[in-house]
Amino acid sequence: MIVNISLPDNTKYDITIDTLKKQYFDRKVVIVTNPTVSSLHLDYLKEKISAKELSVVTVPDGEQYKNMETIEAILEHCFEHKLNRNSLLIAFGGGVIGDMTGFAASIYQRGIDFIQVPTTLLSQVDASVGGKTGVNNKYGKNLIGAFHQPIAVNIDPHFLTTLPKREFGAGIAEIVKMAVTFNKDFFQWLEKNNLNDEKNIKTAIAKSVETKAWVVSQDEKERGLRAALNYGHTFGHVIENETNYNTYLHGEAVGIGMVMANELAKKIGYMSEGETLRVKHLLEKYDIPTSYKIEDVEDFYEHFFLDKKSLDNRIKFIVPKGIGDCEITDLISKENVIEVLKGFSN
Ligand SMILES: NC(=O)c1ccc[n+]([C@@H]2O[C@H](COP(=O)([O-])OP(=O)(O)OC[C@H]3O[C@@H](n4cnc5c(N)ncnc54)[C@H](O)[C@@H]3O)[C@@H](O)[C@H]2O)c1
Ligand SMILES: O=C(O)C(=O)C[C@@H](O)[C@H](O)[C@H](O)COP(=O)(O)O
Ligand SMILES: [Zn+2]
Repeated sequence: MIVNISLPDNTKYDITIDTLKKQYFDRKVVIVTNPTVSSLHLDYLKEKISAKELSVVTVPDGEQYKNMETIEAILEHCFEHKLNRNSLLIAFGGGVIGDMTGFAASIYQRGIDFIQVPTTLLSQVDASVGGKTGVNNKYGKNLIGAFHQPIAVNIDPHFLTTLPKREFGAGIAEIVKMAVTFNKDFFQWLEKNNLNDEKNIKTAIAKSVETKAWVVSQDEKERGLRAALNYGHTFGHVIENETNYNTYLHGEAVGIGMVMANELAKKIGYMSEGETLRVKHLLEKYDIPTSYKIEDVEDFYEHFFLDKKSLDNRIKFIVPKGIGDCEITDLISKENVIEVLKGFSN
């Protein structure tokens, strides 16, 4: 299956969901990966790729290494191998590798091409599509980065056979995000079908990618609609940052964040108790955490001001309107938000 992204500036690329095909590149290619993915799947990828010159840079595995130091290491490899403006990077791994490879590609000699070959469920359904690239710093999540679109995304579900169950759950959280914000029928389908089934997970990948491609095609730079893809993230990013990126997987923090956003939606009359419970139950079906103890409510609230959606000290929240629709709003009072946060502090 092929999903197409087409942006107003005429940038176009295909997202292919299929077994990887052999490809020849008449240019220098660098595969960016980590030791986990490399030991499991690099031989498979190398069999499919031939290039004028092929090299591999392996960076440490983990969200805590999604930083400028690792970007320097990737760039160093590119300089050592004398990459030029016609060269190509291939992101081979999960969202961490994808975000960093894309960012390195965006700044190397002011920008070179890159391809996404995502190997986690989360990166196949979300991170590999749409061109948000970047790294974290001590102030927060993805605060340094660029919009830089890949020239292709190759999603091979074969990689999921080695994915740990917890990582699988983290990916499902982002799938649930797409359904709650944009597609009631998809949500109902998710309630009825088991994503551990091979056929069902392929359907869910395709549905999520279609949704994300549709959103990004309309609003690449997150001026409006795209912010909906941040549902659960306003809270989730604070949780990731507070816990030093070593307690919750990104998707898990987003899962908790969606439960928090739903409580906010309930408070302002956008969601019923029953609807919030349906989302919670769907997350729990895949053992995605749905609770978190906030130690300091005011401190948690202050973190929101570094969120990239916040402008001029107004915090933007994505609140579902029932299931399958949502609103992006900066009009929710501090009192309402604090009350919701207090509900998570006992
Ligand atoms: N750019 C975007 O639009 C976007 C969207 C969502 C998330 N993200 C980012 O993506 C990151 C999360 O991505 P993630 O959940 O893929 O985490 P990840 O990249 O850390 O990968 C999770 C773990 O799975 C391992 N792994 C990867 N593929 C594997 C496989 N096939 N088999 C076994 N193990 C495998 C990795 O080595 C890692 O240990 C976060 O940094 C998040 O901010 C970006
Ligand atoms: O593509 C988007 O837009 C998203 O918001 C997807 C999110 O799942 C992803 O985690 C993204 O990196 C968060 O956006 P950010 O701008 O807050 O970093
Ligand atoms: Zn995310």
